[in-house]
Amino acid sequence: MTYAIKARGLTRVHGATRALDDVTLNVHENTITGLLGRNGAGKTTFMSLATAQDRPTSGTVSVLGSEPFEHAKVLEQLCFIRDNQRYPDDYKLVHALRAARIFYPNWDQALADELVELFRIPAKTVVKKFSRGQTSALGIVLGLASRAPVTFFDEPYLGLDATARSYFYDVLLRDYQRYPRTILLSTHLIDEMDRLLERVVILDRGRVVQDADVDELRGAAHQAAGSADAVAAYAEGRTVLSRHRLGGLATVVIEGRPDRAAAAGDVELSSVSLQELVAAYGFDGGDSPASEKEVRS
Ligand SMILES: Nc1ncnc2c1ncn2[C@@H]1O[C@H](COP(=O)(O)OP(=O)(O)OP(=O)(O)O)[C@@H](O)[C@H]1O
Repeated sequence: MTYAIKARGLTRVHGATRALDDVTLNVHENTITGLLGRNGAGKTTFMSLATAQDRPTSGTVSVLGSEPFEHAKVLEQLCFIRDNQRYPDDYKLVHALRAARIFYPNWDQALADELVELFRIPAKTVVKKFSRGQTSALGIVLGLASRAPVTFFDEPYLGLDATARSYFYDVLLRDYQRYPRTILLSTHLIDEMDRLLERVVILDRGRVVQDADVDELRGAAHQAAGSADAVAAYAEGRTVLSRHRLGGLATVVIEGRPDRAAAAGDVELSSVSLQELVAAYGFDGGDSPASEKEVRS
């Protein structure tokens, strides 16, 4: 397996916050990888460091075999679509497309034209005045038509309606199948996007807590639900990722495969979705109006 991105001990500190904390990670080449985790987990920070838009406090990151900082040959192979992308004040659609065509060696104008039509992106309005969804749609056009060998999408769907999001997923898959490349994508819409993902990296508080094939990950944890005492007995000695209690009933997400022989009483074991798994890894207790939660053990 070759890796498009290699991070070694990658750390970024802002004052008292360790945005990224000693991350060692390989992102597989020609694979769609989901970079998942709660708000503030470090996803944007990782992408910013890998695209040389930020510098690490310590550690290294190499992309396509070289450190990207001030390395033009590597930088032109990268496309980073982030949610707060700024454009010059007078830029209209045509200017954004022209700049992208000049910058990206693999730019596909026919794909860009198709997507502009599909997303109904206005030609006469300055980009600054675009709606949230139109700005996201423009980012998606640039990200896909760039055909950059390593493409980063940081929550690219903000403000997009359901139809446009589904167009995005379909075109991404279609174009990726024709032109395989490395795509690293951060999202909170995990249930909606999990069919796109081949690998998943889960960050929590700046650290990698999971890095696996999606299929492998689906079996990485399971849920046990039932009366609190019976669930507690089943959970005893196992690694509990999250725990929710409502009156006499409890639900826990437990690492590993279900152990049906050990599930006594009314304990029901079931699989967890990728979204539930990511939520469980980000679980840190506290009270919610609907349930009593206990601290991760
Ligand atoms: N320039 C900065 N100055 C101070 N703190 C920062 C800075 N950039 C990021 N952080 C902090 O670093 C942490 C990681 O932020 P980051 O944007 O990488 O998270 P994220 O996983 O992308 O979150 P989200 O899902 O909300 O977009 C957060 O606690 C954030 O507040």
